[in-house]
Amino acid sequence: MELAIRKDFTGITEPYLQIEGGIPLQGEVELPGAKNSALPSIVAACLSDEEVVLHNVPLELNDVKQLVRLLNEAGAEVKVDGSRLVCSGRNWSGGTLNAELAGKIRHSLLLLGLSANWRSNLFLPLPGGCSIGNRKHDLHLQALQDLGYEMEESELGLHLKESNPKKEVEVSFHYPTFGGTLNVLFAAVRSDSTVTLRNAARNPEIIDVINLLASMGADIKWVGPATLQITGVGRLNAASHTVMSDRIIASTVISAVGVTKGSVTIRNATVQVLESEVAAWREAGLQIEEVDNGIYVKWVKPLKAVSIVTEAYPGFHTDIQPLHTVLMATAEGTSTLKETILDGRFAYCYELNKMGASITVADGGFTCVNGAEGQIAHITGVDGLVGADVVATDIRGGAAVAVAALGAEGQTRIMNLYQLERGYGNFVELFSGLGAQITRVSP
Ligand SMILES: CC(=O)N[C@H]1[C@@H](OP(=O)(O)OP(=O)(O)OC[C@H]2O[C@@H](n3ccc(=O)[nH]c3=O)[C@H](O)[C@@H]2O)O[C@H](CO)[C@@H](O)[C@@H]1O
Ligand SMILES: C=C(OP(=O)(O)O)C(=O)O
Repeated sequence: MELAIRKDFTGITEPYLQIEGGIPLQGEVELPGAKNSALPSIVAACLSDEEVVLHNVPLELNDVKQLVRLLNEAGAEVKVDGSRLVCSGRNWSGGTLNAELAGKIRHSLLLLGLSANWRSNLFLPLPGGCSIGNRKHDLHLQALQDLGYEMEESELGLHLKESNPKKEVEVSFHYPTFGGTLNVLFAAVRSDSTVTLRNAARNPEIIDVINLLASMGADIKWVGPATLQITGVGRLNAASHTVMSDRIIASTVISAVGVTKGSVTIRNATVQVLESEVAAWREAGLQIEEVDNGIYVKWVKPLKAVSIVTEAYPGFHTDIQPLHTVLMATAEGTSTLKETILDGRFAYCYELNKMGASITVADGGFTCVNGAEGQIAHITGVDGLVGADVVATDIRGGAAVAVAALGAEGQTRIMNLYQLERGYGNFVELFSGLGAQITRVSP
């Protein structure tokens, strides 16, 4: 369930971002915990009937708040305790989930794996998340059925029925789905089964969740480069885990340094989880170095065009492509960006064009992993961007226009902030700490 997107500021009553661009960012920032690790970690923590304590959860994020409400309404006990989140699934009841909450976040899908773990019925109204293409769930369904769970799908949602999983199972994905990998892990870790999962997603956020599950006593092994073996254990114990830091926010800062011609040290960051992306940005001309517990990034010369293709990890991350587009919007030359994962991920390009960018988006003549026609963006670098009134189309599209605004001449106003704030809890604090003139205006 997506919120309707407003198109202009007339009579606006909702908060918006106002940015005066053109200030080179300088200084040091510390990354918060990663949304895309925190959300599955919270669900993973509810696989135990003991208390699992999570540190470094970005508690201020809209998506985290929605997920916590959704879990608590279905019987889990997830409580904020200072900066920690204390979780237990001991009273999980499943049942019919709140459609409004489930429809706002993509990771409500993971409650299928959680409910399978507790052998309870679950009716999951259709999940939401960013509107960036056809976000299918057929692989989740097929995998849970392969594991022995009875599933039904209707126009309204997905129904997991109480059932007994099979003892020895092999699941194979044609594409390493992020959420699908997590659902298999969650359904299998505490069952009586041994599950071999082929073509599992290997994103750093998945590794972080596997580390959490291992600390809870789960038996999960990599038995091939992309093959997981999960041997169910009867019980998962109490544990304490620190969520990894947010590599997409690190990328957002790097992109902002590039467009503002600044220099920033990003603490709690590592290039190891951003190898494809950092390789492209170094090739474009940005100076990016590893320093003690962080990354130092500096604009040293005009950037040149570098074309990229998004791919499953360790390829160039689809969530980071909008931040590359912004860098390319003022680079010398023309670059192409081929988006192979999601078919509708270029809506933000039209917003960047309102700021003077020169981007065309065309059918690419290839099929995305979800079976839809894929698109390619052609980006011709311009001398500079100018402020405009724009919309945050989705989380990363919102980040892209905000980063563009930091480098643009004049004032930009960004509405539909709800989307940006699903993934960035402290956008204003993050960038004003680096010298940006940025305000969240509440009319
Ligand atoms: C909260 C979170 O961490 N979300 C991330 C996760 O989403 P999400 O878990 O939705 O991503 P997936 O890896 O599952 O999906 C990627 C592609 O596979 C397709 N697919 C997926 C499942 C399925 O059953 N059938 C199918 O065809 C999807 O339609 C999409 O085109 O990974 C995406 C791809 O890296 C990121 O953009 C999201 O930020
Ligand atoms: C697409 C994203 O998230 P979600 O899957 O939660 O919509 C994202 O984090 O960029």
